[in-house]
Amino acid sequence: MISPRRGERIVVGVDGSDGSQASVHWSVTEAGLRGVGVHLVMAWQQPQPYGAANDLVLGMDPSGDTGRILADAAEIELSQFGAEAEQGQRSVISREAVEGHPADVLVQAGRDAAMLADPASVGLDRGLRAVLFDLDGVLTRTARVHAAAWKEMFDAYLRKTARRTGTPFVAFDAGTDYDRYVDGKSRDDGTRSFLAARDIILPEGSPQDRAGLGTVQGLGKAKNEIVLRRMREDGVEVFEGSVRYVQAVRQAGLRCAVVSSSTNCQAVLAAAHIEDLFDRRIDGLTARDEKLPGKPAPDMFLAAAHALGMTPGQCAVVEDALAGVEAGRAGGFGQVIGVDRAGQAQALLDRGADIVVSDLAELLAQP
Ligand SMILES: O=P(O)(O)OC[C@H]1O[C@@H](O)[C@H](O)[C@@H](O)[C@@H]1O
Repeated sequence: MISPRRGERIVVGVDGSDGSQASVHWSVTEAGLRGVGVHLVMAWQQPQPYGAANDLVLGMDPSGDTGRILADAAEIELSQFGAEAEQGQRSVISREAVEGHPADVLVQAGRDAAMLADPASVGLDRGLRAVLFDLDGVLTRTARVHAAAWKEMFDAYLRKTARRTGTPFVAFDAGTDYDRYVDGKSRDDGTRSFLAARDIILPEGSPQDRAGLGTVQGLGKAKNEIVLRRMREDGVEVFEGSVRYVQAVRQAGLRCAVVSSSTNCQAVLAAAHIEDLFDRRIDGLTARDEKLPGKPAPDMFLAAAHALGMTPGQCAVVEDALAGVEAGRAGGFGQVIGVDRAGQAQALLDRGADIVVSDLAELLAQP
């Protein structure tokens, strides 16, 4: 068998699971389209009971098992590859068993590859094919801009109400009130949810209401003017570890979508220069147009999975908001990753995150 040259191959990690076979299958198809080869890599390690020397381990043959698993993985695909080859595609499958830690082995094998197709190389379960990223607080440092804008708007409203009714003014807390009632939700849901927590019911009003009028729409409009002003004045910053992570996810052969409740999502992506990293965008405007219920309902994430041609089980959800991880759990997604930016790791786990990191780069084999 001819071995594909390093820069002309997709490297895929194999571990004998159904998920890894799905990665192999996808890689063969992708390689056919790109006209490059596929290189299957499986790492093995000598089991090393405490205190035992390598050659004293009995009854196990990790190297031999590895070779067999690799041969099976290649065999399953070779039948399909054979059919494609007949149609004029030039893919070649090679394979290699390497002793060492799986992450190190793959990173090494993936050097100079056209693509490293292995969800495990980016800390994801094998079998996942796409990642759905929240925006504010996950990719960009804009959750705190939203939190400050909500505070400015609600405090102005609450102060005025306190003066008018002769009751004490209790400020909006940009930490707890934001996380609990507003973060991750659509603007209207966030407004209603915080007001309800203070037993305040306001009329809905209409999109034509002036900013600051005592309606859900009027207050939301005032908050949006503040957010836009702050972003204009201060710019939009990314989380560098997140950008690196999205790039690695793409390099690992997974597709990416951004799923944000914000109606300003497109503008924020553009200001941060990260629009091109995503295959699909489902945002506050999509939700409005397609009448999708907002987070914590799973519908926006489900729409993103559908747009990418994936089942929920093939997608990971990455979220910093409590409402967001709840949506990921409710939708039955393959993996829910919480990003803790506000010291609420336990709350993210309680609401449905499978794992919590404080920076997405922690998921990379070499952060
Ligand atoms: O008001 P926008 O830009 O449509 O955003 C709505 C919401 O979008 C979410 O992404 C943020 O977590 C919330 O804080 C924000 O309020």
